[in-house]
Formats: sequence, structure tokens, C-alpha cells
Amino acid sequence: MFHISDRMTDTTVASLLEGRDAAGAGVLANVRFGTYGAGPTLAGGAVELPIHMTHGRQHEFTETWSAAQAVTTGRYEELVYAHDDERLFCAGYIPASGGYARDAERAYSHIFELTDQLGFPDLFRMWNYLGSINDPNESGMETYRDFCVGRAEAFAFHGKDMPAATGAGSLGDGLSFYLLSGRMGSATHIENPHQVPAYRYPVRYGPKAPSFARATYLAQAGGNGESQRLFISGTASIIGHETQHVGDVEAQCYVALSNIDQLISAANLERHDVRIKRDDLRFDAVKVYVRRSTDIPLVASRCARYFDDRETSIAYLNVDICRSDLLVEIEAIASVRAQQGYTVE
Ligand SMILES: C=C(O[C@@H]1C=C(C(=O)O)C=C[C@H]1O)C(=O)O
Repeated sequence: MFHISDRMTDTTVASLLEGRDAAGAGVLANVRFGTYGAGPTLAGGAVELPIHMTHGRQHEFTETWSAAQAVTTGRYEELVYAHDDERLFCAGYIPASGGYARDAERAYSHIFELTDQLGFPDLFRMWNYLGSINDPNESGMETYRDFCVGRAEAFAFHGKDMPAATGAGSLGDGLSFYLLSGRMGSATHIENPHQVPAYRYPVRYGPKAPSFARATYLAQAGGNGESQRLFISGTASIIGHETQHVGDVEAQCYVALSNIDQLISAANLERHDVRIKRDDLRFDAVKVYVRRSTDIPLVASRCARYFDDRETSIAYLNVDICRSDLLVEIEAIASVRAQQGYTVE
């Protein structure tokens, strides 16, 4: 069985970033979570990226990234992009081959060249969806670890800060990726004191650690309080660097949600110089990755309890996860309500 919460109807358009009605605003990109994957294209002045993430058409949905100003689109190497005055959306697709390290390194180097050239040097969120993520490549290395090698080399070479991210399985072949980048100084990256930063994981999880932060806070240049966003990375049942509760999806779900709780606590945000009260955060969009389809009802009931805000859309995706002992992973985008004074509780 596959489930999408009843707040997400067929082909739901979740309008993100500006929170505007997608029909009335300019659009940077439409990411189609559906029954097939392909390289990104430019259509109607926006990026289109289909990713094979659902088992049936009835579960398809579209993530729409809105623009606040006029949109400029273009191509650079294997990348397709669209930007307004404040943000750049960029996407690509790498076909499956014997290994990903070289292609991922090249693609991420192109990303950094592009973001620097166009003046959007602050990467604030990236998604990487890999076919056969837990299977070995032609040299016997797990596909996810192989991808991490190339990505880490590009981040190190270009000296870039690591943003919030998701690295999960897809149902198709190849690597589909998309990311968002902002103007200099717009992003603050946040770690969770209960988790070793992913980029410091020991070598037993792969020769190069995963390049990402646990969350990224985006302060909108010239925006009001409501347009700030907190991007929470794919979060799983990991404490320190170790997977907790192998085989127990309910306990894994609990640890993942408590990790999110720790991450977004006012005290943790304050440590990173981000002053937001927990009550001022509203979850707009949540994606939950569940390895075994039979676990979705249980995971959905736990998530519905945690994300009890009626305005939150939650999508459940039955795909593999970066570590083969992880059964569930949760990512979220929260917006910040206008703030009336700030105190840490
Ligand atoms: C779940 C974890 O990592 C996953 C892999 C990521 C990546 O490689 O970009 C980012 C977040 C998660 O989707 C973790 O290590 O805690």
C-alpha cells in the first residue's frame, strides 16, 4: 500500500518559498514526484523535473517553487536553472552507469561555478534521489557511498559550506537532483547537538562523509518575518553517528521526530544565532520516506500526531533510504510567523 495524506490530493501543487498561490505567481520550477524520471527541461519559463518516486499515478504530486520577481532561465553544462532576484533553482540528472563519484563531482563543480557566476553563492537546500541507492556499483561500493565521494570532493575543492539536504532512493535509474541557492549571507546552517555532523561521520559509513547540514535557515533579504524559512534535512533514527532501533519502525520514527524537536528547539537555534520561538514555526511541507510500504500506516499515524498543524501537507514516499538499516526518514520546511519579541524559554 502507498499512502499520501488526505491533504495531498492527486497532483497537489504545494507552493513553496513564497507561499503564494502557484496559479497567480511566477514559477521557478515544478518537481514532479511521479511514475517516471527524466532529465530536467525548461517548459513555459520554468524548470520541469520529473522524478520516479511513486508506484502509481494516483499518488503523484508536484512541488512548485514560486518566484517573487521576474524569472530568468538557462542551461549550464548538464544543469537547467531558473532564478528570480533572490533565489536560484537548479536541477540535473545523471544517468546510471558503473559508478557516480566522477559524475557527481563534475555536476557539483558545475553547480558551484553556476551559483558563483550568477551571484547566488549561498546554497541553502539540496535533494539527491538515487536509483538502487543501497546496491553496489561496479567496484562493489554502495551507490550512496559512491555518490558521497564525488559530492564531498566538489564541496572540498570549492570550499563551500554544506546546506540542508536529502539523499534518498528513487524508484528509477540514475541520480536526479535539484537545489536552491541564495544571495551571499542569506543562509545559516544548523547542526543537532544529539547527532554527529554528517560531514564528520567516521569512515565506516563510507570513504567520504555525506556533505550536508542538519538544517538551513534562510533569511529573506528585505522580506518580512513571514517569509523566512527553516529547511530541515532528511532526519532519521541516528544518535551520535549510529542507527538506533534496527528493525523497529515505530521506535525509529520516534527518534527521527525527537531529532527534529532537538534541532528546532529555541535553545539550539539560538546557539546558531537564529532567534525563533518554537511556537512561531509552522510546518508547510513535509516529505516522509518509508522503506517498507507496509509501515506507511503506522508512520503516517505518528507523523500526523507530530505535525498536527492543519496547514501542513505530508507526502509519504515508499523508497529506500541512505543506510540499509534505516526504515524511515522525515524532512520538513517550516516558515516563521511574524515575531513579536523573542525570548528563549
Ligand atoms: C538520514 C541521513 O542522511 C540522509 C542523506 C543525506 C545526503 O546525503 O544528502 C541528507 C539527509 C538524509 O536524507 C543521516 O545521515 O542522518
